[in-house]
Amino acid sequence: MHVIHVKGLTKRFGTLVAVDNLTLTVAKGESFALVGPDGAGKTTTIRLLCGIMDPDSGWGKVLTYDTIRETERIKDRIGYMPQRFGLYDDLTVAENLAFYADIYRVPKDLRRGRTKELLEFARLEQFQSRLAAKLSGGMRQKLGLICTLVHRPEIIFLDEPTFGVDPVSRREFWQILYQLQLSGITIFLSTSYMDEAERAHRVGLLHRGRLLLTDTPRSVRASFQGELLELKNAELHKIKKILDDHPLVQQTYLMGERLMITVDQSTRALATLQQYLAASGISDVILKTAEPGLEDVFVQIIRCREEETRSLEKGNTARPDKLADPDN
Ligand SMILES: Nc1ncnc2c1ncn2[C@@H]1O[C@H](COP(=O)(O)OP(=O)(O)OP(=O)(O)O)[C@@H](O)[C@H]1O
Repeated sequence: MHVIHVKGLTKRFGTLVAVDNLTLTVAKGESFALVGPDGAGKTTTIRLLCGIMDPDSGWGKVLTYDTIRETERIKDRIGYMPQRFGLYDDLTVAENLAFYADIYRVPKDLRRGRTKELLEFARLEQFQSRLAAKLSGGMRQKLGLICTLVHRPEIIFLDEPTFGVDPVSRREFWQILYQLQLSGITIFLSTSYMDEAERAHRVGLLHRGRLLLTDTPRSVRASFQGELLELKNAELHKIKKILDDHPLVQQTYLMGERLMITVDQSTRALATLQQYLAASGISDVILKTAEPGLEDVFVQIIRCREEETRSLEKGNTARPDKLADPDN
């Protein structure tokens, strides 16, 4: 059963197409991670799905309700945690939770029990009297999450929920999300962390408003074209330039402290490239094969898409030039 179903959803801001013809379904109980570079359209997509913003074209249904005409019904049954969740710094943890229970009209007789349960669930019970202003980043996110859960939503939309949070707190946040999943809640989140995307049932890659692929993390990783090498050395930029010209190298890109190199066949390339670099005066490299992760596939897909766009644009500009040329 699909609890999110959108077709051809498009949102423009002036001439910018923030979400471009988005078609997607998400099943009940699924966790779906939307990833993409800054400005790809993740926040806008979530806002469209929550019915906070209307699309220019296309349609969407969330829990069978129309995202344009039935937004009130949707809002009662979903939870939305925006990037900057509205916590009140001068209220305590428990008061923030009570405030959201009010907003969501949680029946008074249920509030006590639910507050206790949620505070326990997020392991925040011993901090319930602490002002929100005094919470760590990870605790703030957990409080934001339980405020989002106070009316027992069936789907939660989380916009970069662990952005800027330390890795340990991120892991703890995910333990909570796993428990929510077990209870049957559908989770739709945006993230720029690949380890987070790996934890979702399915991921979607958004680039310039377009959803370029959706699949399970495992299938995405398996779709990598070619084989991957990683290289470590202090002069990665210099080496990148040298390797970019080598016929065995399809693509190179920097990832943190490593240079990633896509080749057809890693065993052959390993020896050849090492020799090639040595002949160029670079010998102290650590070069080895690597398993492609989600980010490697996304880089490959986005590069490929950008090359297609560039060649299309070149094709388009070539025509007027030709027409303008009197010799042609
Ligand atoms: N209200 C708005 N008015 C004009 N442009 C907007 C508006 N909201 C978003 N945009 C633009 O739409 C594009 C998509 O923005 P969006 O915030 O959805 O991307 P994102 O993937 O969530 O990125 P980030 O993680 O950086 O927020 C961006 O180019 C952004 O500048």
